[in-house]
Amino acid sequence: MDLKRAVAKEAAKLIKDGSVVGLGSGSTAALFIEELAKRMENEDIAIFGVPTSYEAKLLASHYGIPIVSIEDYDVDIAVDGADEVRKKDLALIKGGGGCHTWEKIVDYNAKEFVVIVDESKVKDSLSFPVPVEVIPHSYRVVMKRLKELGGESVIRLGERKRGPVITDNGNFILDVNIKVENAEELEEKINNIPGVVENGIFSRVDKVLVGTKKGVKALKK
Ligand SMILES: O=C[C@H](O)[C@H](O)[C@H](O)COP(=O)(O)O
Repeated sequence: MDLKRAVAKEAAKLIKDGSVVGLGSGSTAALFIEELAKRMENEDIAIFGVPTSYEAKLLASHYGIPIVSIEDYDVDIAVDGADEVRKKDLALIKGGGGCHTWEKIVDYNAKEFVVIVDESKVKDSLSFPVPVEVIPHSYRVVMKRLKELGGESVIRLGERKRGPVITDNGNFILDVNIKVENAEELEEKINNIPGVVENGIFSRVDKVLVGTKKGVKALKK
């Protein structure tokens, strides 16, 4: 079985009847949403989904998973993908698809936050450019401040949409090449820059499930 599918299926087994589940974004989380929907149908369990993006919301609707809002409900467990995972401390980079702001709101407020990846994403050090969502008007000054922190930024441009990518929240994204050593400290420093909405360093995760050729393995801090 495909490694992403295998890890998504394993994560779907963690979900208990009646839970409020944070539904992650990206291709791996999409498989989790699909596997969860299968369980709901085959085992007749009730699940309420809290999406982390419009992508997740549309998928959940497609599979018939009832959606509730984080404005009204606490999340029992969030399952989400990642672009890179650092082996030694499970620091993550997320936001390759531009969804990290909404993801962090849901994932960090869940009682349990589980990440699902295939083994190609588990690294000794982080090198994926850090996505930083910014208020459009602030991009130039934020880029200057990121440079002071040692980061070189580019504005993320659309593929079919011309000009900057616009997030689900109506903002721009900067992709920042920056050395991540102390993940928690850098996550906080970037978020302290005026104009920054949220960055894609996630220093807090409870468990990472990894799809490997030898089966699904759990990494814990
Ligand atoms: O913004 C996107 C999210 O952070 C995704 O979870 C991340 O990019 C991983 O996506 P994929 O599973 O498609 O590699």
